Amino acid sequence: MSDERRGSGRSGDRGSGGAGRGGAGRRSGGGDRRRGTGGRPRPDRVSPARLVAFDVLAAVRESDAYANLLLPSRIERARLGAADAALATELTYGTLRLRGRYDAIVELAAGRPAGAVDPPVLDVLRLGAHQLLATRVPTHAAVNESVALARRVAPSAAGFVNAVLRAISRREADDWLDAIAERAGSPDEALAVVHSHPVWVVRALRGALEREGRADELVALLEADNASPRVNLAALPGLAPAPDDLGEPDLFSPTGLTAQDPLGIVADHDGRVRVQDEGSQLAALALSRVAPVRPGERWLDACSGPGGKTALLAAEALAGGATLVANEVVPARAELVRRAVAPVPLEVPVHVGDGRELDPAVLGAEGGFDRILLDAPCTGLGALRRRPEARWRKSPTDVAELTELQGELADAAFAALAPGGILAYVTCSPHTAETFGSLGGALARWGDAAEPLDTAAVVGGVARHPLDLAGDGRTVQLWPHRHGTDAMFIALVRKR
Ligand SMILES: C[S@@+](CC[C@H](N)C(=O)[O-])C[C@H]1O[C@@H](n2cnc3c(N)ncnc32)[C@H](O)[C@@H]1O
Repeated sequence: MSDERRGSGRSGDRGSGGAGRGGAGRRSGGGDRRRGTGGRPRPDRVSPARLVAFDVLAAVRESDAYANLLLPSRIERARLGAADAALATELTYGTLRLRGRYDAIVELAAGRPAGAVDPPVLDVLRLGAHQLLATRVPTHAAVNESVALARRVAPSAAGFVNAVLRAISRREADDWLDAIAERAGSPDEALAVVHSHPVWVVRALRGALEREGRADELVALLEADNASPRVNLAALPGLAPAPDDLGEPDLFSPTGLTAQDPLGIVADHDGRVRVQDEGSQLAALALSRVAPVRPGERWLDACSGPGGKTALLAAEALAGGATLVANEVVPARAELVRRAVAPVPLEVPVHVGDGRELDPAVLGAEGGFDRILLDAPCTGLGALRRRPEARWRKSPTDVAELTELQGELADAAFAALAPGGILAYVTCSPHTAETFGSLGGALARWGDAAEPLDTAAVVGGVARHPLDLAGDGRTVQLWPHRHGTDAMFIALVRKR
């Protein structure tokens, strides 16, 4: 079988190694000892980690919950220890990410379309398939616990679950990948089922890579989307210890690092060390470091919630003597921005308003802003590894709606710049409609008033090591598989 498919199997294994290695059997034993059964698993017992995972899958399915927000509270409520929490996380995220692959496998094993299986039963099967094909959970534990789970949530389907999972367990993961690829209607559909992305997303990602002449990186990108991202930190410059003093400095971001106990470090630094993707840091720093800061400069973060980049900009503004205002349309997200900037000893007013109606005078910058960050609302196709269910919730219709909004926000931000001011247009999507499409449309409208800057030179100057970038330098596209960051798109434009 092709390397790409074997590779995808390995990426599942990589993600699951930590959780799976502890062994569900061992964890079950611990649970059984607590229950005084002498370590022998009861046939109807479901481990707390699997119950938590199923619970989150059900909430994602039934009420559009976000797994990354819900899971921590469910883990806490179930009082899971570290090993069980790791297992619950792996089962939840892995199952959500690889849902498309598992549905195709279940269809073959069950001999019926996934859509014809009751949704809770399908979730049990997806969870079971993930344990069988992408973790080190022993086959008997994966099957028995799944059947026990089915008895709880859909008793009449327990026999069906048993039969389907036993069928799945009889073939290796690579054999299943061959089988679902062979059944696909086209090469794109084969990539989509094997790597568990919707077909339209596969095509959009290929389009973005083709623009760079790097279409051959598509499989690496799809695999990177299915791997768990590292927890990356930002140490606010001037307010927190330097990255080298806290852990392993990031390869590119001068404010970024990774560490053995990232959350412990965050807890110890009162909001001055934050969890933040390395690409997001580079996007904020591209604007704050595009030119030396003149004291008194006025900066705006136009779409700021939840405030990750605002906090970094605030630290940079403080160091350079600039002022910073934040804007956000969703009141609850504006509140998150207030919390994000609170540790920075700089007054950052956070306005709740539509970024399409920016009025510099109302925002305290008569005459316009000197620097504006427009981190535009987007499909988020560049952060799929971080938001496991997101790929199944988006559709091409979202792209059309968002590009219209992006164009309007870009026009309003450009109008709010002072002469000579600089706009950073940023998306966490590499979809060419949201990057070159939205930006290109705006540049055409702005005509000679806009001067695209050498963004690659700016980001290259900020980065600690050289970045492998494609294109003419006016824009920067970062990639999970190439840079280890979210797929952030950054373009700097000066108003003449
Ligand atoms: C990509 S996020 C920004 C992320 C942020 N820069 C950070 O690093 O934490 C885009 C934000 O734009 C907000 N938004 C969407 N439509 C908007 C509008 N019309 N005006 C202002 N903000 C908007 C969303 O609520 C969301 O919080």
